[in-house]
Amino acid sequence: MTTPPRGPDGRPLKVRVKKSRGRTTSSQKWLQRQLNDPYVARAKREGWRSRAAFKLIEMDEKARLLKRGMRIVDLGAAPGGWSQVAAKKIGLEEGLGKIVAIDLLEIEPIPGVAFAQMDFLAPDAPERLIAMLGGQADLVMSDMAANATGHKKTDHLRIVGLVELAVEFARQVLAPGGTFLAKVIQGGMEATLLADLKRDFTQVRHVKPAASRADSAELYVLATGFRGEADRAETDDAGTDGTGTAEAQAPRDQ
Ligand SMILES: C[S@@+](CC[C@H](N)C(=O)[O-])C[C@H]1O[C@@H](n2cnc3c(N)ncnc32)[C@H](O)[C@@H]1O
Repeated sequence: MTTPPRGPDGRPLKVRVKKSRGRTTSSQKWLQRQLNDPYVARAKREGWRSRAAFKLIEMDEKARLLKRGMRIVDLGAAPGGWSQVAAKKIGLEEGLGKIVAIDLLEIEPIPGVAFAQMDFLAPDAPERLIAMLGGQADLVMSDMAANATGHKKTDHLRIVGLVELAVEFARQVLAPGGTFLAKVIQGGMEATLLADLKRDFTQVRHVKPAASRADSAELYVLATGFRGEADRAETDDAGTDGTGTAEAQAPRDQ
């Protein structure tokens, strides 16, 4: 990708992409946005594989998600920005922690990250991931997004489906105290799913990092303090109404 030209004051000039034959209006817009996006330029400069890396960096700065020695599952990892960030923070290259990552697409290997190209929707995906992990996880993070069809309702249902499965998987693998982070679409979290998360985790909130484009409906749901299966059973026995604790009602963190 070319570096944007700079004006006399040293600031990058806005790059305009001409319409060319064979380029659709949406790809012209995409290219123009990429060329003018400061996060894209910064990712290239700092060696991150994607601008998405900054979303995790910013959420980590806010919520202190990544700690040395953690065991992490990265769902929808390609091209690998989140895994790169996580690897650095947990000390993977020093032999600390573990990262298991999957995607429909292949990725360039990241030292120490166990990657498998697979569809998370495949019936055997959870089982394969658990085998790769070889134990419990401290963090399950999902940046998975199915390709948008442009049909709002279909896209909404597809992302909700992915998140529901990711939550189900997180329940199986998280250690007590563990964290779940997943991309959702604004207004796209089903009430039942949120209520369920609030029952399973001590705190549930929404986060919109600055690197997430303001005009995009994407948002992240962050659930911390996994209660664990035994604790959950106790909470259920105590007759929780599914709305969670006061702490679980934390306001949206924009
Ligand atoms: C926004 S990208 C992830 C970017 C990544 N977090 C990074 O920092 O580089 C979303 C990814 O989700 C993947 N994905 C979507 N549906 C999936 C599925 N069913 N199973 C596995 N990966 C999936 C896509 O292939 C895509 O690479």
